[in-house]
Amino acid sequence: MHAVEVRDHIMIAHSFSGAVFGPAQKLHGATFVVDAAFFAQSLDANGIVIDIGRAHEVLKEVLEPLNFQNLDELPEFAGKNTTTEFLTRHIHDRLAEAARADRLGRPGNELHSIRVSLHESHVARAWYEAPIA
Ligand SMILES: Nc1nc2c(c(=O)[nH]1)N=C([C@H](O)[C@H](O)COP(=O)(O)OP(=O)(O)OP(=O)(O)O)CN2
Repeated sequence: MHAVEVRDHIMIAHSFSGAVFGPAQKLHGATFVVDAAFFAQSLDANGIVIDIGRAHEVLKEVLEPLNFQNLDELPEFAGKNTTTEFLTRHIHDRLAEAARADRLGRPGNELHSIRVSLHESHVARAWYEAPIA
């Protein structure tokens, strides 16, 4: 399997519901390093998985509505804990939409899957990986 991975980051604030979270039940900030990996079984005629420049652009576009936001205040996340795991799925699904819309320099149906990893600190990360179809 071939893969291309691009990286960006977001700065957000949020709080969590649930005793399991301890101090993180209070409003706190986080800077997430976001890695998006795009997988294909084979390279195209140009010798690429996807175009790296377009992947960077699409990732930035997907992250823009989250960046510098208090996620507690966004209506689409009302009643949700915007955990690292939750955000990986949120970002994945929007990248998959872009892939299906052929926005990555290659038809989406030639791609296999996307993995989104969020590094919430230097000691912890989470990821979500699923087929694009
Ligand atoms: N599975 C997850 N666990 C936690 C997440 C998460 O996104 N997914 N997030 C947090 C906090 O937002 C923060 O990143 C860490 O807070 P902290 O209080 O330091 O949490 P710890 O579990 O490391 O330590 P405690 O013993 O709960 O204080 C927390 N967990």
